[in-house]
Amino acid sequence: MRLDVVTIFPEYLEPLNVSLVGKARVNGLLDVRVHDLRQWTHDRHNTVDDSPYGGGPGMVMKPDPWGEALDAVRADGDPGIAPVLVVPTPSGRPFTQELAVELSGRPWLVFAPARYEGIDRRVIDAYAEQWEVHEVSIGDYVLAGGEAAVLVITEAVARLLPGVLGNAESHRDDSFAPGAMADLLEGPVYTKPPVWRDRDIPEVLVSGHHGRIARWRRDQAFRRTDAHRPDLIERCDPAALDKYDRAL
Ligand SMILES: N#Cc1c(-c2ccc3ccn(Cc4ccc(CN5CCCCC5)cc4)c3c2)n[nH]c1N
Repeated sequence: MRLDVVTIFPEYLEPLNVSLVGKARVNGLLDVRVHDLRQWTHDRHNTVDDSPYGGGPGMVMKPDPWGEALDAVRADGDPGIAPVLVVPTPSGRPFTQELAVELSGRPWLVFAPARYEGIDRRVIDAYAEQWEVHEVSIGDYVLAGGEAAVLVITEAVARLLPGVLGNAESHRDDSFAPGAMADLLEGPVYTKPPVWRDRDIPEVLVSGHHGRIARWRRDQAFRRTDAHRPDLIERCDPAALDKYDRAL
């Protein structure tokens, strides 16, 4: 998978050089290219913003630099591969595990994280005529720009790519992943030492009884989901709910 990011803060994307995404890049599983939007400005101040038509707070990102940047990125890619434009925005569709799975199946993502009050609307409208475009929000809170969202989306997508997560790790039992634990939050996890500050681990986890362990983990997941995200409970299948009730 190829990822391009166009931003006025390229240094904000340094974390894409470390950990899971960094390793995937070294292993050739991900081709990440970060571009400074200002290289497509032509005035002495490298201006990327201007005041909003109609008045209102803040500034708006000018269309010209973005158009030149996205055209240049497109020209640098394989003509036979269609890029997907991902635009983080507070007014976007919620970014979910489902969307992460969908994006992980695309060969080329181009991220357009804005600053100020956003990008001139005509840019997204113009590229939506030729590209698949996703305007997404990573949560119901307000950030100062889209770069943090790019880090979040990139990590959520990258870990789903074949070969990125080692055998020891898996996204099979992720929260919100399809399957028996679908849409349930993860339950508690424990590791050595067996006693820590006079706190034991649940005896079932060292029982060696895998059926009991699996049942205990699923029941813990239901309890945690019921406590923190009851809205997800009704998405579970009745059989799983029945097991939950019987375990209480
Ligand atoms: N993903 C994601 C995000 C973002 C996000 C993403 C990208 C950008 C680019 C700029 N900002 C800052 C900002 C903040 C408020 C407003 C609303 N304004 C109100 C007055 C009229 C104009 C619009 C717009 C722009 C961004 C924020 N925030 N939260 C998420 N989950």
